[in-house]
Amino acid sequence: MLVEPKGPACHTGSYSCFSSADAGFKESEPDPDRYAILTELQNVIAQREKEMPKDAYTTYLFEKGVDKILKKVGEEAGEVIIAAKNRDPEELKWESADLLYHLLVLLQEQKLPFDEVLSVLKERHSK
Ligand SMILES: N=c1c2ncn([C@@H]3O[C@H](COP(=O)(O)OP(=O)(O)OP(=O)(O)O)[C@@H](O)[C@H]3O)c2ncn1[C@@H]1O[C@H](COP(=O)(O)O)[C@@H](O)[C@H]1O
Repeated sequence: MLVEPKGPACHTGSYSCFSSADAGFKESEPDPDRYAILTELQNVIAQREKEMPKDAYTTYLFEKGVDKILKKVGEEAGEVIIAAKNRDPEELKWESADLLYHLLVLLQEQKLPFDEVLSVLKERHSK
C-alpha cells in the first residue's frame, strides 16, 4: 500500500522516518550509495543469464531471446513517453524503472558492460 503524507510523517519533523541520517549520512546530503541498486540489479541479471533459474522473469527474457528483449525495451520506452505526455509522475516512475531494468537485460544480452555506458556519460560530462 502506498501513502502520500500531507506533511512530516516522522516525530522528528522529518518528511519520512526513513532518513538517510539513519544510514550515517546527513539528511542534507544525498546517500552516495543510492545508485548501488543498478549494480546489484546488473549482477542479478548476469547471474540469471548464467544460471537460468526456472520461474525468474529474467530467465524468461533470455530464453525468448534478443527480439523479445528489444520488443520489451521498445514497449517500455513507449510507456515512458505516454506517462510523461500525461504528466503522470507516479506512472512515469514505474515505467522508467521498467525501462531501466529491460535496458540492463539488453546490455547483458549484448555483452556490453553497463560500466562502459557510465564511462561515456562520465567522459561527456568531464569535457
Ligand atoms: N526490476 C525488475 C523488473 N522490472 C520490471 N520487471 C518485469 O517486467 C514485466 C513488465 O510488465 P509487462 O506487463 O510489460 O510484461 P508481462 O506481461 O509481465 O510479460 P511479457 O510477456 O510482456 O514479457 C513484469 O513482468 C515485471 O515483473 C522486472 N522483473 C524483474 N526485475 C528485477 O530483476 C531481478 C531478477 O528478477 P527475476 O528474474 O524475476 O528473479 C530482481 O531484482 C527483480 O526485482
